[in-house]
Amino acid sequence: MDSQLAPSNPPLIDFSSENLKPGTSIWISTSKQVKCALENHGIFLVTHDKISSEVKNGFYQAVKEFYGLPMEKKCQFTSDKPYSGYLGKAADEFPSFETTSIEDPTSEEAFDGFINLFCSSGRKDYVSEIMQSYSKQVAELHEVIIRMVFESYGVEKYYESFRESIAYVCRVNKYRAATKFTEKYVGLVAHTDLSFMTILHQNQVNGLEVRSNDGSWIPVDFPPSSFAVVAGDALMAWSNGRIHSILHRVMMASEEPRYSILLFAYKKGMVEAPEELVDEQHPLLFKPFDNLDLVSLAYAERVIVTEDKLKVLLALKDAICPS
Ligand SMILES: O=C(O)CCC(=O)C(=O)O
Ligand SMILES: [Fe+2]
Repeated sequence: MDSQLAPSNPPLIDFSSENLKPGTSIWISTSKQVKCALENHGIFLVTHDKISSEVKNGFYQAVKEFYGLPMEKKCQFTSDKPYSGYLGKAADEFPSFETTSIEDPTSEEAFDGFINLFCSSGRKDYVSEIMQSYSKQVAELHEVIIRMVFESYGVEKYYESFRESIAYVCRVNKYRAATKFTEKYVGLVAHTDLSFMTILHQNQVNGLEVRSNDGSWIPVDFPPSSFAVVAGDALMAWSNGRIHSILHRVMMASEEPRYSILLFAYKKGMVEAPEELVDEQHPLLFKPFDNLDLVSLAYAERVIVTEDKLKVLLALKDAICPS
């Protein structure tokens, strides 16, 4: 049974048991909850207390220090990928929303360029270890959940090669505090993620909202030590529409700034539904596409669409480079 926080809050699934190992009864029952939550809600919350407070707090401390830098310094954190580096609004000295993406965050030197901008040399190794450790542990959580999804659809034989082709991207977001003048403002406009799956953690400040099937917006209430697992467009395509990517946005009402840390799992190369998930009742919904190419296209073309982003992008891709 899913344990619910409030009638409309996303289901909360417990991942903290030491006995959660493939093949055990707890693994099988948790997998059922995962599949059910993804198919019915496109999002669920996870209690997962294995990542220490030192690691989580250390990560947030680093993010706060980075965002406290002057704009011209933050803008020095760049990448050759359009979706990576500091993506704050350079034109605006005090943007409401700032975001920074770091590629391949589980690798040794992933955070060096980010950390070098604000950290004294004596602390660098420690901060780098904290950020990498967080990313590795959340990547492991991704892999457990993705394995459960593959097993639940009876296509576990494809899991290992899929796992090897995951590209992780870490994103850290800052939302300026609401003031008594702005009260509640849109921190991040409604969108779906192009990832296969996204795992999100926030500081204690709420703000994430998801759109329910009846069109209303539901604020997500995060219990302490919880993460949100969000179904992305690539999972929608892979599952041949059995799972829908969830529309979400951030509304800021807090007088404290909000920080969030996200780990996006993309698929390197082509995303396509396994043949086992395509039949007469379930005709193929999406042509195979390159997940990261589509992310680049979305940024390069500044595609800001709310509904059916995946379809819009695939149509745009066909229009730009007919195959
Ligand atoms: O900060 C959040 O809670 C959500 C951020 C988000 O949806 C995104 O960066 O794609
Ligand atoms: Fe998102």
